[in-house]
Parts: sequence; structure tokens; C-alpha cells
Amino acid sequence: MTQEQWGALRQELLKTVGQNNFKTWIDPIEFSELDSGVATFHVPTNFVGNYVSQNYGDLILHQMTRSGHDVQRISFEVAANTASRPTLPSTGAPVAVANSTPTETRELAMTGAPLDGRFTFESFVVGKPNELANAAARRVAEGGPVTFNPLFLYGGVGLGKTHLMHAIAWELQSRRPDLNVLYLSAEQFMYRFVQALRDRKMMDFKELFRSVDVLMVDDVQFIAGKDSTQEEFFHTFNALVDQNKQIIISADRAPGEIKDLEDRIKSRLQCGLVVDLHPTDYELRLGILQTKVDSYRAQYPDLQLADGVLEFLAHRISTNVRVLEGALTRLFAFASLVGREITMELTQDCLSDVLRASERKISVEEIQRKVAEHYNIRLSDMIGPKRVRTFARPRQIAMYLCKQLTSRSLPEIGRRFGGRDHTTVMHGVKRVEELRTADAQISDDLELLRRALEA
Ligand SMILES: Nc1ncnc2c1ncn2[C@@H]1O[C@H](COP(=O)(O)OP(=O)(O)OP(=O)(O)O)[C@@H](O)[C@H]1O
Repeated sequence: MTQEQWGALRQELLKTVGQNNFKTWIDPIEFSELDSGVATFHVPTNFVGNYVSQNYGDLILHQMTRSGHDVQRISFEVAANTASRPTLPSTGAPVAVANSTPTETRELAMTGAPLDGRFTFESFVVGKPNELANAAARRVAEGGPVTFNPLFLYGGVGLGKTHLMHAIAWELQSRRPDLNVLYLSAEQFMYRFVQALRDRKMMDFKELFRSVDVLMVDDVQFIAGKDSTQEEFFHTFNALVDQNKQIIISADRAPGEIKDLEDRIKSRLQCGLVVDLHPTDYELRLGILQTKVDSYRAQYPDLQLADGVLEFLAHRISTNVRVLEGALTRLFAFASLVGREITMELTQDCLSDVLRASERKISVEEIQRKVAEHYNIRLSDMIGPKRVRTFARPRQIAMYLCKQLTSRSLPEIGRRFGGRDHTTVMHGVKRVEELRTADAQISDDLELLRRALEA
């Protein structure tokens, strides 16, 4: 890609991100080169690099691909004349990994995917939801005799699967430099496979994959429904297991739940240790935020952070750690630009869209379950036809909460309560509204239930 072509792309980006964001974030980055699918940009500071990478990386990649450039990855480098940054020795010494700056990535010795220098065990915050996954990952990272094969890590979006996979690869590289570790995504596996078929290089392909000591495949759900790739994956898998080589796999769900994945592969994947990363809880989110803030502190020693802001974010932002990190990065960027303390007000202002998007959605079922539990009745009686007061009152309370806490319409709520008419719901809601002011017990119950549901 030429500088002129980048100039044209910048115009496109300007239209998409708007004048202000463009001036602050896109303007300072300089296109350097496009080589072997990696587009490199120079940035004035790591901070700008990180921010652009997290917030506009996908957009830039998309625009470049759309205008016909073969780009797989974008890399940001701090321009040599504007900042000092540690240089990496050419060996895989662990200290180099720990010291590497956030925007750096390095290729593994074998032709695997690049590893992110930030994704190490040291930077992985452990809490209840991920302690088992972390312990299992650390165990295989020791590089000792293979005890469970494969290690299968799964969990929802942004909960740290890739982070743990990279951490294992880094750790293995430093502890056992004699081992051939190959890390790649399932998509890359497929891409290589298709390329090998096309170039008639299947022997090389098989040889490469059968000569590794540790094979790590990220996001394996990607090969579901892709028959010949699955077939090849199955053979590779078996060949390595037969040689007692460690395999580590990640996916967004448990093996048995991946649709369009052959049964024999599912059962193979279940043979070793299957561990999941649970959605983050409040404590873990707070821990992650605190760790991130500590790392920002070194960069921004003067930035003030008001009490309660981190707790607020940990409480309000969804379980996805990527969203949490992105929000904090944005907050710091904004505060450092305007030179103000990060107060609660600034936080709410700056992150209003993120906060709105991650408002917890409460479901009708959840409300029914909680209310039934609270009044000690069965869920079936809550939804069922019986009109006795013991069931009718909790039912009305649940209807009222559904109206208050969800965006469901009255007819929809009626349907979820055993197919009742919307006028019945309306009546129930009205009745509870009256009771709320007249009956202290009901008012307390409502408050308690609302809090429990919103927690
Ligand atoms: N426990 C944790 N401690 C520190 N950082 C974390 C933790 N969990 C996740 N992260 C961070 O959150 C971001 C998203 O994590 P990661 O890319 O590993 O998610 P993932 O589970 O692979 O998601 P996806 O399904 O989208 O690929 C990364 O920047 C990662 O460093």
C-alpha cells in the first residue's frame, strides 16, 4: 500500500470516526509499510498505539481489506525518535516477554501465529470464576509429562481464553526452549490446510503439524461444519496424541455443545481435561481494573482517580473483560487529554454509551424465579391458573416487576404468565402500585426483590 492509498483511506476513516476522534487518534498515526499481510503504523506513544488498536484496529483492518489490500494484522510501533521503548533480544528469554511493550507481538519460533506480549500469567488476574482454568493452564505450561490430553479451555467472549493460551506458550518457551510449540487459531489451521491442498504441499503440512511437541489451537469452534478441515484436524490430533504430545484447545463452548462438529472429534476433545472460564464476578472485575490502573500509573503518575470509580465500573460493566479494559483505556485517554481528575461525573460522561450498552438485561423468567423463591411457592403455581391469594399476590408482584425492569409489553408479559390477557397484567400492576404505598411489607419486599434482581 502506498502513502497515497493510505491518504485515501484516511479520508474514509475521517468520515466514519468523525472530526474529533480523527484529529486525536488517527491523525497522529503514520503508515509505515505493508509486508506479508502485516500493516505497520508508527505511533507517537504506546498509549496512542494501544488506544487505536483497541478502538479502531478492526475498522482500519476492515477498510484496508475492503480496498483490496491483503492485510491479516495491524501492528503499531512507537516511532523511534519520539519515545524510548525496550528492545527485544532475538531469543525467547522470558524477561524479554515480561518487559515487552503492550503493542508488541512476536512470532513464535515455528511458523505459528504471533503472541501478544501482554498475555502472560503474570498479567492474568485470578479469581473464583477462572481459578481452575488458570491452574490447569499453569500445569501444562510446566512442560512436564503429559497428564491430560487435550487441555480444553472454553468460555464466553472476552473471558481470557486467548490470554491463557498465549501465557502457556510464553511460559513453555522460557521453561522448555527445547520444545516445539505451535500456537495458531483454528481459522489459520484451515487456511494453511487449504493452501497446502492448493499448492500440493500436503506432505509438508502433515510433517509440520506432526513434528510439534505442543499444539495449541484457539477458537476450535471455527472448524465446525468445515468437513475436510475437520477431517485433517482429526488426523493431526490423533497422530499427536499417539506420540504423547500435548494438545491445548480453546473454544467458546464445551465440546459437546459445538454444533456441526463431528461426534468422533467431540469425544476426542472430551478425553482430556475440560475446564471453563466462568463469567467474571464483581471481585474479579475489580481486581482486573486495579491491575490495569497500576500499569497506567507508571505512565500517568499525575492522573487522579476519585474513590469509588473502579467499584462503579466493576459493578456496572458487563462480564466481558475486553469491554471493561476498553472502557478504562478510554477513560484514561480522555482524562489525560483534558487534564482532569477521573471523577464519577467524568466517568459517566465519557462512558455513557458503554454503560448504557451493558445495562444488565433482566429476564421475565428470572423475575418469576426470584419472586417464587421469595414467597416460597412453586414456579408452576406462579404461572399456573390457580387464583388463591397465596399464588395470586406473588404473581401480581412478579408482573409488576416485569413491567418495571424489562422492556416487555403487557401482552408479552401476559403470555409468559401462562397465556394471560394483557388486561389481567394491567390490573395486577395497578394493584401492586396501590399496595406499594399502603402496605409497608409489600413495599419492603419489592425493594428487596428489585435489588436482588439488579445485583
Ligand atoms: N483474568 C484476566 N486478567 C487480566 N486480563 C484479562 C483476564 N481475562 C481477560 N483479560 C483480558 O481481556 C481481553 C480479552 O481476553 P481474550 O482475548 O483472552 O478473550 P477470549 O476469551 O479469547 O475472547 P474471544 O472469545 O473474543 O476470543 C484481553 O485483553 C485479556 O488480556
